[in-house]
Amino acid sequence: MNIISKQKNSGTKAIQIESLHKNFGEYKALNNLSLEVNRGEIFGFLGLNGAGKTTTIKTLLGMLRPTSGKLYMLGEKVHAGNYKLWDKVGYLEEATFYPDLTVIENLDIARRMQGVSDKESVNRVICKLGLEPHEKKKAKQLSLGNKQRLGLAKAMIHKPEIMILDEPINGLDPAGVAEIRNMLYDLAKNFGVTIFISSHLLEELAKVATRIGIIHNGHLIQEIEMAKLEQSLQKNLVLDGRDKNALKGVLKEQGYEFEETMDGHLKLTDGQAVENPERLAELLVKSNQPPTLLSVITEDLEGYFLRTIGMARGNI
Ligand SMILES: Nc1ncnc2c1ncn2[C@@H]1O[C@H](COP(=O)(O)OP(=O)(O)OP(=O)(O)O)[C@@H](O)[C@H]1O
Repeated sequence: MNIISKQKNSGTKAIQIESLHKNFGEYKALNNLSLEVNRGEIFGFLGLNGAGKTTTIKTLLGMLRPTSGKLYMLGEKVHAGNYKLWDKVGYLEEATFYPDLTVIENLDIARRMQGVSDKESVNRVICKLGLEPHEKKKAKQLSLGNKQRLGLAKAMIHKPEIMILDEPINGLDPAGVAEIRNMLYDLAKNFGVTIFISSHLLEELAKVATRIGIIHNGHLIQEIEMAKLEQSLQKNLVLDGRDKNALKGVLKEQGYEFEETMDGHLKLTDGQAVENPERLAELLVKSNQPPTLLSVITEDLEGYFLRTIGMARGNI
C-alpha cells in the first residue's frame, strides 16, 4: 500500500498568487507579486533576508490578510476559515515543539490537532524522516537537523497535497540535505505532492527545487527552471599579462570592453571573447603581449543570484 496516497492531477494549479500587495503601514512588504506553482512541482522561493518570503507564505496560509490581490490553492480561494483547504496543506515555519515531550508524543499531538484518526500515521512519518533512533528522545535533546526532521514530520502527518516549508534544510549536514531532498523528490514525483520551499541560499535550493522564483523588495523578479539555470550562468574571460597597461591598450584598440577584478585581473564578458578565447590569445601574442593568465570562468550560483538582484536594484 502506498505510504501517501497518490494525488489526483486535476487541471487546476496548486498555488496561484495574483497581483498581491501587502503593506505594513506605509511600508510595502509585497508589491504586485504574482506567481503560479503547478501540482507536483518543487518550487524554490529565493530571496535575501527581508525580501518578503515569510510575508508571502503567511498570506498564502491565511495568517495575514492581503492589502490587495488574489490567492488560490488547489483552485480554492485562500481564507483563514477555509478548513477544508487547510486539511490539504502542511506547513513548516520554524521547528516548534513541546521540548519536554518525546518525538512520538509531539507527533501524536500534531496528529490529533490535525484530526487524523489513524494512530499509525505517527510511525509512518517517523520512518519517512528516519527518526526511528530518536523517537523516544525529548524534542529539546534533538540536534538541529533532527529538530528540522521533526518539523517536517509534523508538516506531513496528515498527508497534505501541498507542503509549504520555510527554510526546511537549515542546520542539516550534507547527508541530511541529501536525505530530505530524496524524500521531497519522492513526495513530488510519486505522490504528486506540491512543495513550496523558501530559502535565502540558491546553492541550497538548487539541490531540491525543480523551478525557482527570486523575490526582491517584495517583487518577483525572476523565475527559472533549474534545468535551464546552467545556461543562464554568466561566463567571463579572465586575463592578465606582464605589462597590464600595454595589455589594456591592446584590448581597447581592438574594441574589447573589460573591467578589473578584485584580485587585479582583467575580466571580459564579451560573448566573442568568451566563446573564442584562442583568438584573443593569438591577438595578444601577435601584439607582443602574451597572456600570463587566460581562463573562462563560469559564475557560481550565488554569483548568479546576486547579479540578478543587482540588476533588479537598477530597475526597481
Ligand atoms: N508585522 C510586520 N510589521 C511591519 N513590518 C513587517 C512585518 N512583518 C514583516 N515586515 C517587514 O516586511 C519585510 C519582509 O519581511 P519578511 O519576513 O517577509 O522577509 P523574508 O524574506 O521572510 O526575510 P527572512 O529571510 O529574514 O525571514 C521586512 O522588511 C520586514 O521587516
